[in-house]
Amino acid sequence: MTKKVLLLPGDGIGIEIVAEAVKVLQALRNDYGLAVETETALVGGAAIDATGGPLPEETLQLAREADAVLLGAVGGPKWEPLDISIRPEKGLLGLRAGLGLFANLRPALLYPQLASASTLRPEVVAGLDIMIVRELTGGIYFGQPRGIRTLENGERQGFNTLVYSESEVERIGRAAFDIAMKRNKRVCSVDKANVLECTELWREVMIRVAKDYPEVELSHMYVDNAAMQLVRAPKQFDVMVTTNMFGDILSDEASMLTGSIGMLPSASLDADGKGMYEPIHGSAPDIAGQGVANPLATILSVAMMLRYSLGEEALAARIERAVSRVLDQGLRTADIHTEGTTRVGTARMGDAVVAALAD
Ligand SMILES: NC(=O)c1ccc[n+]([C@@H]2O[C@H](COP(=O)([O-])OP(=O)(O)OC[C@H]3O[C@@H](n4cnc5c(N)ncnc54)[C@H](O)[C@@H]3O)[C@@H](O)[C@H]2O)c1
Ligand SMILES: CC(C)[C@H](C(=O)O)[C@@H](O)C(=O)O
Ligand SMILES: [Mg+2]
Repeated sequence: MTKKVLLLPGDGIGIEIVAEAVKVLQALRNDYGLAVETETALVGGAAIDATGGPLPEETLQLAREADAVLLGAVGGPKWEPLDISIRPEKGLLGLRAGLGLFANLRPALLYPQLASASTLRPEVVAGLDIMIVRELTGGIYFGQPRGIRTLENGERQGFNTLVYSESEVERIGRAAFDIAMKRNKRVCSVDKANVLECTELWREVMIRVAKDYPEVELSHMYVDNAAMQLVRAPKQFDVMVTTNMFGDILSDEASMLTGSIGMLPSASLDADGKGMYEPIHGSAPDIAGQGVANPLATILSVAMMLRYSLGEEALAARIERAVSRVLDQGLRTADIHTEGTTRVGTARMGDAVVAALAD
């Protein structure tokens, strides 16, 4: 049966990189028998400009009906003056919450060809393969109360609430342990249990969940140490599971171990494996419109979509092989360019991946 994929290019480089991912999807449809049809809708700043809000009801409805969603990125300076409650980023958060996408998988995998593109020494990152499992629909991103209030003395005070219920921790814990069972059977839960009660409970629940996975080794690390260890000796990690905000920060950090934030894809999944797929980076206003953005994180997100939501493991692997192949050919966008390699723009990189699908 033909599967439906909703495309949400969004803003800035989102438009340029999704265009390259679509080329790959089309090639898989035309030449490799992928039964898929796509539809495009508005989210983020593009939706604000067209409809007045970052997540039109129609977009959410189309996302619910689709088998999978591919998102580019949202946001940009144009919409920063708006109230935070109606900014482009709210569209993305609304999709995650509205679709129940609580498990965000962010694989930090180093393609060996890029060992010298990382800012860390090649021997520190060679062979790196970490899966960051980020809780995505709870924590301080969604906790109530939140806002900016005026105190009696006239001073304004900003406040947000970090909150996790046991069931929220348990389900992301299970997601992480299930993934670890298919990998090297090690889970490191990252928290701040020495200071925050909320993550003291997080740790307690992780220990409880671990009892159902006797083969998996659970360790705990405070987030400040984890940030340091990721740079000191990143290969010590297999699966890292953490809160919404810590996962946001640590995944951007981990992306640089792989050469560039332009290399890191993600899958955001609900309880049934339905998902939204997106690069972890943003709309990159500093390079938007120049045709220089790296489309590989988005193309690799398509691979994750084929694997996790469309049941097409062989085609997912075909995309990943094609990415490796173009790196073998020495093609590099500016963010991963090093001496002796060929610098190419967004479209040429996308075309090269399409051509390499045949290999
Ligand atoms: N998922 C999302 O939609 C998402 C994620 C992060 C940030 N944002 C939004 O994006 C806007 C810009 O945020 P930011 O600048 O903090 O983060 P960013 O990820 O957009 O950019 C950070 C830096 O990385 C570079 N970069 C990012 N993606 C790249 C790519 N594919 N190829 C080459 N270089 C790349 C950018 O040029 C920039 O120098 C903000 O509005 C923010 O809220 C959206
Ligand atoms: C744009 C923003 C809401 C988003 C987040 O913080 O989750 C982004 O940084 C990400 O990593 O997907
Ligand atoms: Mg982020």
